[in-house]
Amino acid sequence: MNHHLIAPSILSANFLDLRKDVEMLDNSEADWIHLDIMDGVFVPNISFGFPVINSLQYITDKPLDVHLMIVQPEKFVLEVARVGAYVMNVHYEACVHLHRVIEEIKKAGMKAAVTLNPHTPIALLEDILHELDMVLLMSVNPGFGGQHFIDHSIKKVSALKEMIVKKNLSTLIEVDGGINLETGKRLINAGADVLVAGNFVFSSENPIETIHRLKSL
Ligand SMILES: O=C(CO)[C@@H](O)[C@H](O)COP(=O)(O)O
Repeated sequence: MNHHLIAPSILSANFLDLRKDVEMLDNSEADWIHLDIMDGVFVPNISFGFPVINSLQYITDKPLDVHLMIVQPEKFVLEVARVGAYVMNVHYEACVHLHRVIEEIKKAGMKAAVTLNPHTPIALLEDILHELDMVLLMSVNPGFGGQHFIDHSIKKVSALKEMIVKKNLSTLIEVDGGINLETGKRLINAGADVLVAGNFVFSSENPIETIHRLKSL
């Protein structure tokens, strides 16, 4: 029985025909839609912003998993809630007052998730983990789709899973970057609960089948 969730990232979708790709996701076994907001400061790229997500919330029934790759994400908590996010992911590296941001995300009615860059140790979550609905481990350096999976991420997932079990928590582990059938399987075996996949889904000939295969791992 597979319990893991699949969250395709629309960073690799066809922006000229986004409605079609979102409708495809709606007809697939995708559990969430992953949305990457980039500011050109926290990461060396700019993607899309709130007006795009706001439009999408009306054409999909899938929960929106919003990943803010921006500095000062605390400025946008209410805006992220307004555009219909189910989960709001903020980077550990971008938050000076992380505990306060998490409280505000929950107060705004969203699930709260903290994202770690590949170089950021999970030990830094020791005193905040019990407040989190999810931890998003980046398995590439954030900013671009289609990058190579960083293998050390598998060890990070196992160690984080151990930390969660030891503390008797139900925090989910999401992983993002370079995920395909091979890396996805290894991540699930290591304890990942949610797999984000962009390039692997959208560059495949049959994205619905690809999502089904990821879901069946
Ligand atoms: O956050 C990011 C990139 O910063 C990701 O969500 C990518 O959009 C998905 O990665 P690939 O599956 O294409 O490697």
